[in-house]
Amino acid sequence: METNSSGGGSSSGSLGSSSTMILHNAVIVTMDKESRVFRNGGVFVVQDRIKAIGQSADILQQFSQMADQIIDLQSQILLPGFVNTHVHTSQQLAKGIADDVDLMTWLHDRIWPYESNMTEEDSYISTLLCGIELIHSGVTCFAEAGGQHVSEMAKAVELLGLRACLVQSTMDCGEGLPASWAVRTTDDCIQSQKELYAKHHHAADGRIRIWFGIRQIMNATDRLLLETRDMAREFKTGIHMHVAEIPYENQVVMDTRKVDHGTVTFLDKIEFLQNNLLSAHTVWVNHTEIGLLSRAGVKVSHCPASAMRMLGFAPIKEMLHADICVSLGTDGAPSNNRMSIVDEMYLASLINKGREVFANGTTDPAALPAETVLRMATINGAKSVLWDNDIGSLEAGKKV
Ligand SMILES: O=c1[nH]c(=O)c2nc[nH]c2[nH]1
Repeated sequence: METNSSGGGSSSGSLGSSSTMILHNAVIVTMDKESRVFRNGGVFVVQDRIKAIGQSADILQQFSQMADQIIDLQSQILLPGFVNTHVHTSQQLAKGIADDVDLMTWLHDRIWPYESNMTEEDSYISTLLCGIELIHSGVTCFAEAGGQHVSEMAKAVELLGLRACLVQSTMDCGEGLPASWAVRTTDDCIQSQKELYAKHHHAADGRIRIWFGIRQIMNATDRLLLETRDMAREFKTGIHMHVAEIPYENQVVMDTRKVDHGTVTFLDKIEFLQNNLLSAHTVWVNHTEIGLLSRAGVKVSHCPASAMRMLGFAPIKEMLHADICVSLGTDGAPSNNRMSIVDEMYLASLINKGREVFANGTTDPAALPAETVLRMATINGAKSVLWDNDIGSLEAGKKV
């Protein structure tokens, strides 16, 4: 058995070098159902799973004889890895190219020309750089929001050791698409996603999952929506889609799809709302639509920085009160210019307190308290990416 402390930087102290290990003398914030915190906690790990967690003294007494390695964390805080539920890894090279413009200009004039000219190598490098920045803020799992070269993303994720739900961005109609956009017909969108699923789902020792993507309703035919819904049910995987981002989107949906409110109302009408849908942003929703999202078990990814730049204030407090699972995302680099889930926690807390003043005419310092925000970045994130059996909290049976 080898013992060491975490402060000395010796290579023998690196995690993962032993098949059984004790980490002790840590402040453990479990994020389990009871929100347990161990002030002087310990955890016994066997291979890649937590076998036991509790007070340091108990863990040391019960498991020291079985541990290949014992690491003293010297009162450092041990948290579950953060889950970023909305990030465009292939936009990392576009940091700073689209500041201070509205969403439609941002998409049509800056982002889609950039994305549609990316080579496979660009996508690989972009995902690597984005992943490194995510890891730096404590992210261990992310939901890709959609790019073109998914196989290159998968290669980068495998190298980085992250977990990811990867999706291809699909658009089969609508304004603004550059001529060079790769996947354009409905059949291509469906076929290429099936191929990606066959090739990469459960790759990298199970760390990669393939989901299905709808970029946004203004660039999706009803057929693409319905076939994507059915395909996700058949393959038992998730769907990632930008939803109700700006008032213009809702107006286009009302005009073209003949419903009396926006995207969420229409998605309900075609039975697209289901518990494997990760609905990004979801800013412009009314009270009825919050009810529809809640009843269907749809997960919402709140991206505070991106929302403040281009979209507006989502009713996050109301969604949480309606029992919607809300998590946090950074969005892509040109929507944020930072890739830190810690920054998003900070912004989520402040923005949603500030929103109370104009949304409900009063102050509410308890809107999105610290523990709620931490849940959004951990266990809610894990539920949103349908991975909560394995990650999102520190509990016996979960993965490290
Ligand atoms: O913030 C956003 N980033 C995107 O890439 C995108 N695509 C559609 N809608 C979007 N919103």
